[in-house]
Amino acid sequence: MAQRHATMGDRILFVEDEPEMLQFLARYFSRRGYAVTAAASGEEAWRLLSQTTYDLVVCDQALDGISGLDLLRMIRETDRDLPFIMITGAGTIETAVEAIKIGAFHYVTKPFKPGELAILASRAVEFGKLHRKLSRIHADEDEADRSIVIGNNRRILEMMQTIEKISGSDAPVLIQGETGTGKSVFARRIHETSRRRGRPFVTIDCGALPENLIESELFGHVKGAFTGAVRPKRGLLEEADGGTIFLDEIGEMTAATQTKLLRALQDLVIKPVGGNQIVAIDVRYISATNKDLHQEVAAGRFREDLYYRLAVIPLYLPPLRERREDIIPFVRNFVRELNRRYGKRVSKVDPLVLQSFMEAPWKGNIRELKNVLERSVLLAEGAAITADCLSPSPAGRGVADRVPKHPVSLKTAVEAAERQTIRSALAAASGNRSKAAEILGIGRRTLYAKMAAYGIE
Ligand SMILES: Nc1ncnc2c1ncn2[C@@H]1O[C@H](COP(=O)(O)OP(=O)(O)OP(=O)(O)O)[C@@H](O)[C@H]1O
Repeated sequence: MAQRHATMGDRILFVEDEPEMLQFLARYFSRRGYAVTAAASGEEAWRLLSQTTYDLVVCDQALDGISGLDLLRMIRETDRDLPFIMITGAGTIETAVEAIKIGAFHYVTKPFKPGELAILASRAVEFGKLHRKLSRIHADEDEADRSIVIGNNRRILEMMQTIEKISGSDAPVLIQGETGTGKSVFARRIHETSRRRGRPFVTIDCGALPENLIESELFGHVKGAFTGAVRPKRGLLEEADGGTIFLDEIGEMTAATQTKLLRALQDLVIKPVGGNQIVAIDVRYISATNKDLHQEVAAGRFREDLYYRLAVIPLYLPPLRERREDIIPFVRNFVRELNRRYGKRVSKVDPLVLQSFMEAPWKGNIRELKNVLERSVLLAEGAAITADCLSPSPAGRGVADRVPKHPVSLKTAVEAAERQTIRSALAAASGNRSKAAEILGIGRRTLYAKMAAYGIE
């Protein structure tokens, strides 16, 4: 079998208490392009492991003090992916089996040929890299899953049900909603819950590019298609082949590009700018806009046929001021995320600040709330976000101005928040009190009692 060469500089940590053996291994593997570090004991190896990242550990089992098996166990407590090869003495097969059980990549038994260890080492390094990559992908997915807030708003919950229902289909989705309401977040969620998950998710911001560029970005171009097209370029629709294209700000697309896009949707092929050849594409379309696209159609600014093609599943993300019951879940989630990011320990929000959050208009929606919180968490001196943390931010100033100047009691603040939440729930349930009670997670009678107490009709 041909021996694969190490990528220059892959790092191996050798742990061996026989100096001659250690020297020999270090020289042999250095010559093969590895960056080698030698440790004469388990203790030294453990110290080195806390300082540097390695691609492989090759360790003798029979060490005084921390043994090879001990070291492997210690590594596995924090790192599941670092490949580990155990060197065992003759007649110690139980140790080798134990090492594999704990998570060693492989073992070699003394005396061994260095070439044999080199092949194993090369495979172990490749294996470790692949594992690290997979762990990173899973970590990213977990992170993405954790950070999306669904909340209690009826319209959002219904939307989640729709997303679930269409997870097996390729139906085009149009997401409408004001800026900052989470259209991109939900576009990705739709892709991640679809059968195209794991395939490309490609975004194009149709509002950010001039007309001549957007066509070549979307459909690609051939060499010489226009001045400056010195090389052929694959379009984003082709990049998204097998996956999803997310057409953000679709309402900004010009008439000429709309026509081309309609053809791509109908015929499932595209023609790069300046070319004659057509290219078949298999793409799922998700579009988003903060305009009322139906109105754009009525005004003659958006093609009706394209609108119907794109809006097979229309979704609407309500503005934050119409889903105030979700403000607290958002605050909780963002503060947790920001604590992690900035190493802070914010655990409370002053009731007055929370009250102002519950009443603010949030024109920039969730993005604005997130920005206000980012500054507040950064400026918070203790464990609480207070009005002082809001003032320096332009976005926060609007909110800060709403914080009552005179301290009010906790009871007053809680009541104000409760009143506002009940109002929002009733609005979300179109006045239906049973539904509103359900959204709020309280009984109908409790809702009636609270409405009477707060003078809500
Ligand atoms: N449900 C949610 N859970 C967690 N974070 C969210 C949620 N919705 C939106 N956000 C956050 O709010 C910010 C704005 O969201 P996003 O970019 O998806 O909005 P948008 O509607 O696409 O805005 P625009 O129209 O300006 O492009 C982002 O930082 C996003 O992470």
